[in-house]
Amino acid sequence: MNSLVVNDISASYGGTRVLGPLSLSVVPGEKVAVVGRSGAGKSTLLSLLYDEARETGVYMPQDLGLVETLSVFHNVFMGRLDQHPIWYNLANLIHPMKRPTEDISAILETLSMADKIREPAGELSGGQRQRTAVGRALYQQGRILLADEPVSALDEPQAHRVMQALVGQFETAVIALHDVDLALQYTDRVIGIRDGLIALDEPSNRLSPSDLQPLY
Ligand SMILES: Nc1ncnc2c1ncn2[C@@H]1O[C@H](COP(=O)(O)OP(=O)(O)OP(=O)(O)O)[C@@H](O)[C@H]1O
Repeated sequence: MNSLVVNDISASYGGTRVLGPLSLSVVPGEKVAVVGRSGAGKSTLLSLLYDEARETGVYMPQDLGLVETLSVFHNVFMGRLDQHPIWYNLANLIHPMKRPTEDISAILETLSMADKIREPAGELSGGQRQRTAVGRALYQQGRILLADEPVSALDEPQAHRVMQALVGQFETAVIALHDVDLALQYTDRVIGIRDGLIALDEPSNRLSPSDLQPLY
């Protein structure tokens, strides 16, 4: 896999620049945390990185993108829609087959969500919804994960389990996190965003939580 590289990217809304210009390179195998205060530009950066990595990337947006009326099974199954023929997807929509049911059940088991497999996404709690979207990302199985606050609605033990699953499965990951302790524990590089620009870019093992405080 090649590095994920963006050069001089920027983003504006209504004529106001909210990100960049900035350049960034993520090499295969790196686990990168993106941190910074609310509104700093983390989500905007992640979506632009995903534009560069669509072929091998798995994107978990902050709004999760679940289909409320469909079950947890179907929402997770959607992670691989483009990997199967239409007839297979339609057949599983009507009656989930053995193989995907087993694969998805195993993923949901690691997320403590196995008992919710038939529940519609619209009837889940915030944390259950977030774990469903994590399940979809894990099922999709790309090379590079771009996840926007994947554990923000989870309690501490669940957040650790999900972070372990994500950094364990994906070769390369860029994850926006508001929890600096999780960022330092599960990634090997921290990028701090302030006012749409990179204000810090350091190996995690050289940082302590207090080094990240000026970003907030
Ligand atoms: N759709 C939009 N229309 C207008 N402005 C937007 C839009 N989306 C984001 N912005 C602005 O862009 C800036 C960066 O937003 P972004 O969502 O990237 O920040 P963030 O660091 O991810 O914040 P948070 O931690 O709250 O998710 C903010 O000032 C925000 O108000």
